[in-house]
Amino acid sequence: MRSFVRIGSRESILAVRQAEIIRERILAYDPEISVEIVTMKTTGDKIMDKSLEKIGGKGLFVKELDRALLDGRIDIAVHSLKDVPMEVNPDLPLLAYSRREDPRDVLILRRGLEKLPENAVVGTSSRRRALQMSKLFPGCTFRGIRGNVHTRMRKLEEEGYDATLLAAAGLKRLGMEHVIGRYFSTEEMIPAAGQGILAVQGRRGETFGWIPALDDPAGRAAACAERQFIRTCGGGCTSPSAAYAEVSGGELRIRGLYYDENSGEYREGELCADISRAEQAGEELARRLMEDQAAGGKYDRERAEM
Ligand SMILES: NCc1[nH]cc(CCC(=O)O)c1CC(=O)O
Repeated sequence: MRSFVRIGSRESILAVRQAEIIRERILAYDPEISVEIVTMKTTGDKIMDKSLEKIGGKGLFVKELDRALLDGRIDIAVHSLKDVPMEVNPDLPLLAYSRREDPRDVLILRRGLEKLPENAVVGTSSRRRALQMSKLFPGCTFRGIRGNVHTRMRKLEEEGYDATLLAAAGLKRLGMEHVIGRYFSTEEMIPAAGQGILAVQGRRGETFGWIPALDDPAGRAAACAERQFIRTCGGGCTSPSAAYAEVSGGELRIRGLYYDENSGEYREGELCADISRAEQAGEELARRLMEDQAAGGKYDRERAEM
């Protein structure tokens, strides 16, 4: 019997491209499988004039897809892992984690600029990016910006920003590397947990023959470590806390940034562990940073936050 898979995706160009990447991998495993992509508008895509923080956080991008999975309208959902809330509904587990695309954040300059001016106005709604950017370029100010990659590129030209920050992964998937003005190393700017990894979500108790072929052990270990770091830090999906794990051979090195909402202090550190202990490594690093009052710096919230 010919098998049939319906992939649910948000309808943004990047989301559809990501669903196509997963479709290509399923077809590489078995070209006989029939794969359909079903797109839907999520609450996060519909409400564009408010900050995500005000309307309920990043989870808004996945809720409609959760419902479609539960109703049986789709068989799997494909997400950017960094948009998936840290607590996942146990009825809708993450079945596979992709190999990681470039995890770095990048700077995109307004047309005509060769480098970031002194006192630049930077468009970002991410407190993680604003905090780390203001360490590198102390003169910057930040203004919220929302919308998909193309909308942001337009707003950058029309709405008085000098630059914006995006994930290299999304731009590369869209073939838009040419807009990148500067890459931040993962040391300079710790990426969001899961940045660059695609997650395949399914229904509990159901799996597919091709799932193991899509699941990347290094991507999975990094995802587990980074997400456990963030869970342990607390602070929710708008917290600047960040973690990035690199896997080589059987070893994992996780680097994290912990931000203390009460004091406005941040602390960075790293540790190494065997990949079989990925989750413990994330948790251990978070606990150390939360306890180690000495290791940090202070973030000037008044000036640097939107
Ligand atoms: N929050 C939107 C979002 N979710 C995932 C990506 C990039 C792709 C990825 O991380 O895999 C982006 C855009 C961006 O931050 O530039």
